[in-house]
Amino acid sequence: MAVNKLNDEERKDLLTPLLGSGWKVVEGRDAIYKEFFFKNFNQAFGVMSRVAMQAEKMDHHPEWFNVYNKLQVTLSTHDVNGLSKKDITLAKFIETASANLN
Ligand SMILES: C[C@H](O)[C@H](O)[C@H]1CNC2=NC(N)=NC(=O)C2=N1
Repeated sequence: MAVNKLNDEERKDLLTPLLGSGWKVVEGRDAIYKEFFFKNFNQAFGVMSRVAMQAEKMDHHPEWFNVYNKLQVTLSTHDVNGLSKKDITLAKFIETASANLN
């Protein structure tokens, strides 16, 4: 599958909803970022495990940093030096994987 940098219309349609759920466009770089807090390490690492398997399936890997219950994620597509639909797909997956935890 050919990967392309998101165009203006795609940014409006696909990126805007993510910005509404806490993702930020990184300053000085065409990438998105979000910080998650979970109940504890077990919950954080559970989410990371599910995201890792999805990332491997997509051949699209997050830049991330975890300490205990905190997870900081940056998504960008290195092959296009910016955001692509793969980042949108992975961001949505992370949203779902981190929702409704108890
Ligand atoms: C060779 C391999 O398929 C590529 O390097 C893949 C791997 N994972 C990747 N992950 C991300 N985030 N961006 C990429 O461009 C990318 N490319």
